[in-house]
Amino acid sequence: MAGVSVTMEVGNDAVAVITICNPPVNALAIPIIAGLKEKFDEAMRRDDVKAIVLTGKSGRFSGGFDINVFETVHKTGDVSVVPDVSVDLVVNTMEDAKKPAVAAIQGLALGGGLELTMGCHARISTPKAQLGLPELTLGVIPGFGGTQRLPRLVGLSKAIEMMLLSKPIMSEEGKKLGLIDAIVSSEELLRVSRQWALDIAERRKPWMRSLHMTEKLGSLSEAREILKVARQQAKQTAPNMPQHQACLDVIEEGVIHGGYNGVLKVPNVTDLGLKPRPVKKVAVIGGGLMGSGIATSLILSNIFVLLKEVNSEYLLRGIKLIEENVLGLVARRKLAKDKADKALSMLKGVLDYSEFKDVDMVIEAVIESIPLKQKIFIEVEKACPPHCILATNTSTIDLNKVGEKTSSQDRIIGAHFFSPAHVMPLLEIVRTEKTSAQIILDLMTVGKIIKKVPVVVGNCTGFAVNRTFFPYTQAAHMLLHLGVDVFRIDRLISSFGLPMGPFQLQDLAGYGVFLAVGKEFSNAFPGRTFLSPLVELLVKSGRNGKNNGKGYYLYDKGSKPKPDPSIVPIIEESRQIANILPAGKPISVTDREIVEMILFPVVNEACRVLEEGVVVRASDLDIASVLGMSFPSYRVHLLHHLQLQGRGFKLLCPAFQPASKPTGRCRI
Ligand SMILES: C[C@H](O)CC(=O)SCCNC(=O)CCNC(=O)[C@H](O)C(C)(C)COP(=O)(O)OP(=O)(O)OC[C@H]1O[C@@H](n2cnc3c(N)ncnc32)[C@H](O)[C@@H]1OP(=O)(O)O
Repeated sequence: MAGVSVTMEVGNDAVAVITICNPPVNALAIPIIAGLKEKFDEAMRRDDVKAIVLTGKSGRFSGGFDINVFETVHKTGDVSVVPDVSVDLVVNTMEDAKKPAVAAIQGLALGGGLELTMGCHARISTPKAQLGLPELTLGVIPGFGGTQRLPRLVGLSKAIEMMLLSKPIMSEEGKKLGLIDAIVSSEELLRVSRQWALDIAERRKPWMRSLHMTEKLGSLSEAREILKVARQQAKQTAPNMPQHQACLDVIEEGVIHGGYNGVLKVPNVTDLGLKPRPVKKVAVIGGGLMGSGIATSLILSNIFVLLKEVNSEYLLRGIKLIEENVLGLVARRKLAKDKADKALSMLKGVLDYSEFKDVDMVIEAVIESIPLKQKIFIEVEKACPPHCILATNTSTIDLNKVGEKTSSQDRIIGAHFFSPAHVMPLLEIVRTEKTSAQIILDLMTVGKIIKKVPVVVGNCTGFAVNRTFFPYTQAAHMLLHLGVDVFRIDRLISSFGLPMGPFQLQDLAGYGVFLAVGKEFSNAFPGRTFLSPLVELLVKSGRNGKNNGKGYYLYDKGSKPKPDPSIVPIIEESRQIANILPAGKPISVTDREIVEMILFPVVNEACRVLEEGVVVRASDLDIASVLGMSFPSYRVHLLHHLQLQGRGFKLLCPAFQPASKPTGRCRI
């Protein structure tokens, strides 16, 4: 085809300008797509190229995929002419590349054209350029990743509106929404884009990969609600157009499962061509709060559960908890009665291992005792078939210790649920060096079946989430011992956006957990733990948090927790023991300093978790923090931007580092 080409020019500034040329609208014809791949590959290979600018010839970026190809498909029925390039070109070659690309947009970027720009790391546009995804009017859905990237850049509601109405926006609106990074005149377009690309390459500007962004997606429940409303509207306004519902399904899949999300791509697990094996029957060991929550999640997704306890009293209590969980959903109209009955019919209580011979997975959820867990794993190894996944729900204990006395270490894996396990959406999957890829893949699949977001992490004390957040409690305790009021700290953290402050959270989780977990952390990270005497004093004074109605707060049935003034003398006693008040006087700090002193150490720990490779990528930690700790999603960019700004995760020097002694390790 005459004039159909992709060209590349490399300037003295080491920027390669790749230009799409297919007049009149630079449609993405098949040779153009092949040309893009070829030129991007070349730019990556060449040592004289540091960064890339992608643009379109003759004042238009691109009108999208060549619609004549659709015509050919309709006429011939031959779908093989439609190239399947979206992941290879836009994700692998462009977005995940080692060199940044900036889209220089003029005139219009529609359909696949806009999708290409969203695979770049920034978008610069001239005024009044049209930006849109009009695919639905053509009977197809955006196929180059636009269903996933547009919601991440402009927010879910606006992205759905743009796709369902096939209505373009102007670049000025795009700038306000975050789709466009800067608007400049057409004379300035290439100069600014080149400079921007170099700024990203040299880490002066953020390296944004839109598919990794999560902060504009909101919470899972908000996302589900928006999608529900959109579905109802599409049913009314486009009843005979299945592509509308299909588009919403794909958005939902991305936002809720795949989208929270790069999380589902785990190197050396999901890229090996393995197939997940079916998990139909699971044994849950321990019917306490965690075990019963886990069992509830499983039976609600039609997985048969054997609940094992040590005696019939505990077993009946566990079964009752599960019934309460399920019936609670019916009462809140979240589950139909017949589905609740079906779920409860999938549960069987047992007191021994005789029925374990055909279980596909065991999840141990007993107390945090290493000898007890080791004993259980010796027993289940004998009782279960050789393919069975051997999972533990420990929240801190090293998995190598848990499985030490078995010869099945390749099957040992952490399935760390967050309380309440049938409600919280995160499943932290902990792998050891010995856990097999098949076992990890199987557990990830179970996670998805039971509607959790599985995040695969490495094995260290506290794994990813508790490890990252342990300095949070530590810092709160240290501030309290420096003289700051306990309820002021809680109030400030709630206003920051967490569901409750660190002390109320401690009341809720129970002090036993705090003491057991605190020991693990102080053993693992002795240089940066503050040993607070307070919780032991609270226990001595007969307090056990929400469990017995008395902690930092008083808990009366039916009313909100009330700060308990009688806690003050216990705190005073603890301050005297800790003896860290400077010159014996309380420190004076602003509200902002308090929040920073509690959260900066969390960010620092996140940096360590990333540096040590406990998580595969920074966005996994963002997702895990939002879904496991209810960290406010609109604040998550704190971690996200650290990575994107490319400062090696060393941006924050804490004004404060919770440590028994100052460590002098300031991470800048
Ligand atoms: C993988 C992806 O997700 C899938 C996709 O990208 S699907 C494609 C999505 N893109 C679109 O739907 C855009 C369709 N095109 C348009 O809306 C308009 O043509 C436009 C806004 C781009 C330009 O409008 P305007 O300036 O008025 O020029 P217009 O006369 O319509 O088009 C000029 C020529 O370009 C052609 N053209 C426009 N868009 C094209 C496209 N995507 N593919 C092939 N040819 C295209 C037109 O057929 C016309 O050809 P002609 O001169 O031989 O008749």
